[in-house]
Amino acid sequence: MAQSLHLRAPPTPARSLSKPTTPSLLRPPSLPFSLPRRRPIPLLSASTTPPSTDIIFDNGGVSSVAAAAIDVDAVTEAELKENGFRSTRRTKLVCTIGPATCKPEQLEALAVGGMNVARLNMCHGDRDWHRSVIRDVRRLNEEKGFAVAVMMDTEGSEIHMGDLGGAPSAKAEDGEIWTFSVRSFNSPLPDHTIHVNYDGFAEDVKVGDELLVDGGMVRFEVIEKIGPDVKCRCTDPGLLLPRANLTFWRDGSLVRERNAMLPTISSKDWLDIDFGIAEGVEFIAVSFVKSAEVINHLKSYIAARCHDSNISVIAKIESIDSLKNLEEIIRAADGAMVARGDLGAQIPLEQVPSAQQRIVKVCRQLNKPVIVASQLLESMIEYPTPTRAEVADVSEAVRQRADALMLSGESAMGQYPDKALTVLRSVSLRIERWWREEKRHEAMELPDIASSFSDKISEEICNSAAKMANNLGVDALFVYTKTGHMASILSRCRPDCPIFAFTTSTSVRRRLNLQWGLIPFRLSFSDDMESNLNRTFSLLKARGMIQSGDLVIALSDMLQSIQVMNVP
Ligand SMILES: Nc1ncnc2c1ncn2[C@@H]1O[C@H](COP(=O)(O)OP(=O)(O)O)[C@@H](O)[C@H]1O
Ligand SMILES: C=C(OP(=O)(O)O)C(=O)O
Ligand SMILES: [K+]
Ligand SMILES: [Mg+2]
Repeated sequence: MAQSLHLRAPPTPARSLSKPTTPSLLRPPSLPFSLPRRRPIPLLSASTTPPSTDIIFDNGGVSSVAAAAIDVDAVTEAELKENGFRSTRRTKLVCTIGPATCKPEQLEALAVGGMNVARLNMCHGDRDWHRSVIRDVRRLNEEKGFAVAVMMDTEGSEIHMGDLGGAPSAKAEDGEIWTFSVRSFNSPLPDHTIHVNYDGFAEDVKVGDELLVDGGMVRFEVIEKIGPDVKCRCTDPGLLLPRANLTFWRDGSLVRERNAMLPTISSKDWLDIDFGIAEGVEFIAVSFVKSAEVINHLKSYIAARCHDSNISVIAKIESIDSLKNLEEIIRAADGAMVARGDLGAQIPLEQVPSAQQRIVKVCRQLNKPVIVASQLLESMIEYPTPTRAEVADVSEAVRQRADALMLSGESAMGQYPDKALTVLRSVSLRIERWWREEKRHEAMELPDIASSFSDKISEEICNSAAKMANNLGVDALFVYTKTGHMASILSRCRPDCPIFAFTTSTSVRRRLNLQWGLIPFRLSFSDDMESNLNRTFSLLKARGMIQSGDLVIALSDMLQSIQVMNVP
């Protein structure tokens, strides 16, 4: 070791530090403009050894196994050899799995292409389908050494249409009269009839209300109520897709009194959550969160059922209430999603960008991973290249240094899932590099978040380490972390160099895969940092991932230590 500096934090006294601690949004009579959320797309049907127990890594979809018998992950190795540490992608990628990507070979193509998290939207597909996707992802991880995490996204109890009696879509023409009904029908549905999932629908709407499908994709006016049936005239024609979201508006405002009474987690969602717990998913994303209460409830439910409580709860910010209670929701949750699809149906579209910026910032300050979701590359559902505007949108999310970007329809049912993922990957890499080269990072003020003196020490170590890493231009930060906490506070600092996070548990490793800049490895390690480092260096050197002379800062959360050294 050419150089070594070792600071050891003092033993930690049991002392507590106090933690530090918005406005409602109105909307105009009708959206000033509306963009379709959905498009008429026909549904589509993309040499390893078992991982050693020694060290397993993942570099965002580029992963493999390293040990005595090292099986080289060609993609990461090539990336590191070609461009050095700094070329690794920091922004994580989430792909919604659907008919276009559910086969094992298609899942593998996504993992190779950079998918860090596979998302299952419980609005679609049945139990057997979800189970088989989860198991295929697990098998892929085991066989190929990936660390792809699984995120289950609840359906929620917002109002939506039924499934169109099996038809892939239906066209609503200008002036046509359609019946929205809470009655159940046999398929095929009667002509011009839509089933609505919410029993109180006919009671709640009033003649004259405006009914928006998917935030304005198609619009109707309520003209008559007959028992359970609501007759509506189409005022903005368009394509109706199965299970599309419905909102209704009165005198220019979203009618949400009744919605507010529906439980955020429906009885169907609880069954899905039980299923997710049984399958050991890493993340549960909760749709239409209104307050911190539901997040706290779900977290205690999970804690009572999984002993090591390894499921992270992600709050989806997609309603007016979630914006109102943003800080408390994010404090309660383990992460958040800027769910711009529904958010854009609840607030005027031109307010979505500032809401996104605010959510990303609050998450960063509170050290919670944040995903920017929906329509990032919407046109790629149909076309092999994105629009310039979409590339600019992706760039903006990367520039805001969100932890992750998400594909929805692009990967679930689009024609070019792999190409869409490639666009996210290459735009992320380019914008991250631009940001580093230009040093565009405004120094974001990061408030103290530690809840104990021991946490406070870890936080100070991470803040200093990140600063030192930037000032010294080190090649990588190494963090040895059992719970992942120290890796996550290091990620919050968004340092210039990548963070190699070593953890003993497979599930922590997979959860860390959602966080900005972390390259999570599983490694069995001890309290002896000298031997941990020597072992890590020789394993990584054998893989060609690091070289003698590389400058590294190593942190450990057991020892609360920080060391600066050259790889011997
Ligand atoms: N498991 C699935 N089975 C079939 N189609 C799916 C599935 N998941 C997603 N999709 C399709 O991809 C589209 C986009 O996904 P997503 O944005 O998650 O859903 P939604 O549009 O319902 O909010 C869905 O509208 C649906 O057509
Ligand atoms: C991600 C979102 O949620 P879902 O796809 O479940 O509607 C969204 O609304 O943007
Ligand atoms: K959902
Ligand atoms: Mg949504």
